[in-house]
Amino acid sequence: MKLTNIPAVFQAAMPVLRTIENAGFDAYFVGGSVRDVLLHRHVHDVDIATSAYPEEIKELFSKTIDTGLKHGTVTILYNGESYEITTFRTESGYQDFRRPDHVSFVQNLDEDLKRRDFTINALAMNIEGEIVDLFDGLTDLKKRVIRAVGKPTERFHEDALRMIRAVRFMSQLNFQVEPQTVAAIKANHQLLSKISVERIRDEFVKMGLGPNARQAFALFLNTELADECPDFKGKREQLNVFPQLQFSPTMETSLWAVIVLLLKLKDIEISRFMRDWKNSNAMAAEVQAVVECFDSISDHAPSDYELYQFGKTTLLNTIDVAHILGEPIDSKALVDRYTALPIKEDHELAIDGRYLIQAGVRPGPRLGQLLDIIKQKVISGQLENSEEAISKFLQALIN
Ligand SMILES: Nc1ccn([C@@H]2O[C@H](COP(=O)(O)OP(=O)(O)OP(=O)(O)O)[C@@H](O)[C@H]2O)c(=O)n1
Ligand SMILES: [Mg+2]
Repeated sequence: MKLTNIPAVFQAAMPVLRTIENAGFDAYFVGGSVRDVLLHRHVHDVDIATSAYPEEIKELFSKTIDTGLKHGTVTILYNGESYEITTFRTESGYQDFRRPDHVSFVQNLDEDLKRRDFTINALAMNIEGEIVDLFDGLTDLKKRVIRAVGKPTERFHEDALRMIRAVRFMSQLNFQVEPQTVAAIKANHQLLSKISVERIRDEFVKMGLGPNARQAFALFLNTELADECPDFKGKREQLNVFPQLQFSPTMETSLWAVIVLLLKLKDIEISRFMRDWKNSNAMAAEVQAVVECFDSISDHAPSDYELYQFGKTTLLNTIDVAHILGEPIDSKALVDRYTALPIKEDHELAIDGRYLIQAGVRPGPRLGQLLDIIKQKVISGQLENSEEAISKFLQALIN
């Protein structure tokens, strides 16, 4: 098969391929970019595989970065774009179920494609736009199927992360996982425990945010991959709700907040869970805020001061989470009320701590309390946000 309409991202990289070929080596576009162009999806990065060794590539281009020399990868900068160029390689000969420390370089593309994870990811394209398809990846693309290259168990033993990549692609691409590949995941799910949480998390988030997330999540549970993930073991009943949600999350904060709410985690358990998944402190704090906001909104109509304390981002994220969970809340009323608040941030208050000191309040805890009282009165509409009104109120309060 030959691609006739070669998209601009590939056109831009053609001179790179030509330079390598003119030096007497083979070079192909490989991996996700070839898959995505055939699916008419946005192509984000164009990877190149070659028979040249990294040192040979470095001689051909003036700007190069040693991004993964021992894995055979050099990044080159060309015309303002960066390209990862990797020497044909195979990953056999190691048994720790993770990416190998050392790889063996091979002389031809076929050997390189054989060690790739799925048939749809084992396609290559040459400079003419001709597709190299050794494992019927084109048929699988058409049938919308994720199928391991060769024997699935061998592929998963090479890199156990591939098992969760299968459900991730199922979600992102809206594909089905082929039965033998599913069976091999079920049989080997325990190998996932060998993989670092960071790598699992990245795939899990991509799965959770894909358009087919709910169906993929069901397979993630059924294959027992979930049992190898932090804090998910024994939580089947709670997690089973995910595939039945009204909508799939589209924001990472919402994904984690939904999971935390399904698991019914509270306070310290939330921070522990977020830490177990190696999430950033910022993400953990956001999720904690959304869960608190959700609990309060589903319990009672929040006061103006509560709305102020949640803040706009948390409020909007919480509305998103409520929508996903099918929790009936009047989001329009909440947003309207938030929009109508007299102030949205502390600095919008007509007075500050310094003003209070000048008015005779001594620095200390009392000053903070007074500021809070004033802020609450202003936010609830009982006190006008002006220096004059606040000054009058203050005099009455102090005297
Ligand atoms: N565990 C892995 C990871 C990657 N690959 C191969 O390396 C390519 C590039 O990997 P990566 O960028 O992680 O995935 P993509 O398929 O490009 O998907 P994405 O669009 O998310 O980058 C894959 O297509 C696949 O051929 C693999 O065989 N096994
Ligand atoms: Mg990629």
